[in-house]
Amino acid sequence: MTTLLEVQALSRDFGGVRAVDKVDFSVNEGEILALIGPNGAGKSTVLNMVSGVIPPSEGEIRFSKQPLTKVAGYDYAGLGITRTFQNLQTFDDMTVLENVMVGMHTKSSASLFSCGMNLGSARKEERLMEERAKEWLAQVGLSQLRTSLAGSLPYGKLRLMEIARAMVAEPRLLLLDEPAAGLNHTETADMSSMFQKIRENGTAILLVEHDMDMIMSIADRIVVLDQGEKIAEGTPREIQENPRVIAAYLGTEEA
Ligand SMILES: Nc1ncnc2c1ncn2[C@@H]1O[C@H](COP(=O)(O)OP(=O)(O)OP(=O)(O)O)[C@@H](O)[C@H]1O
Repeated sequence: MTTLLEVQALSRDFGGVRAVDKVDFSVNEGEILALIGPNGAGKSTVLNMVSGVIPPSEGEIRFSKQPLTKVAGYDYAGLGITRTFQNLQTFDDMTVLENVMVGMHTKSSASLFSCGMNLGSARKEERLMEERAKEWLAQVGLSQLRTSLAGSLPYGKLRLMEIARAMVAEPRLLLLDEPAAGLNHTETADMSSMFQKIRENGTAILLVEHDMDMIMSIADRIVVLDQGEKIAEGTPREIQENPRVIAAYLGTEEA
């Protein structure tokens, strides 16, 4: 099994508050790793550090053995890491297709000059990008809506659009922050099957989610955080039976 992402002694302070405290875990190629824990456990903060949104206070993050923490302004999508956000990040006045194509800008090699002059290479690349975006819209079941304005789409469809946008960059690692939030039971089940397809196609997934049905059905392994610390790691079955995990959840309203 090849390690894709490795996180070591990762910590993050906000003022005097230690939101994440010396957390270690790794994601292997082609696996779905779920990061779970009660509200405020530090899950989003970990995801934000792994995707370069905020720097760690301490610790190491390595992707394909390359340290990420030492490089400022890293091209994460170009490297092979893309993400979705807990709060939707969509462009309401753009079409669904245009929203998805935004995810491909790092894959474009046409120079700014040729894009500006609309020269042949840029046009060809634009066509290829559009084809790939259409393929991903078909994968998530949004082909019919590609010319609609994103602002007119219901919430569940926007969540799918975000996943298509993260996938057109052909990432090796997809980071998902609560993708099932606000979805109904059928939408959540459809999304779970899509994540399994994405994994089968070779993209690993690091998933932060509260929906236990989704986690238990698709995660290969689970890491549990509580108050910034890792309290458990194991298979879905091991985690369900872990007394420390049960106690952490029983202390919250999510139990
Ligand atoms: N930008 C920030 N400034 C100050 N404190 C923050 C900031 N971001 C997060 N925190 C604090 O860090 C801790 C961990 O927050 P985080 O959002 O990572 O938790 P979480 O596990 O993702 O929670 P939830 O499941 O509710 O989304 C919380 O105490 C939170 O208040």
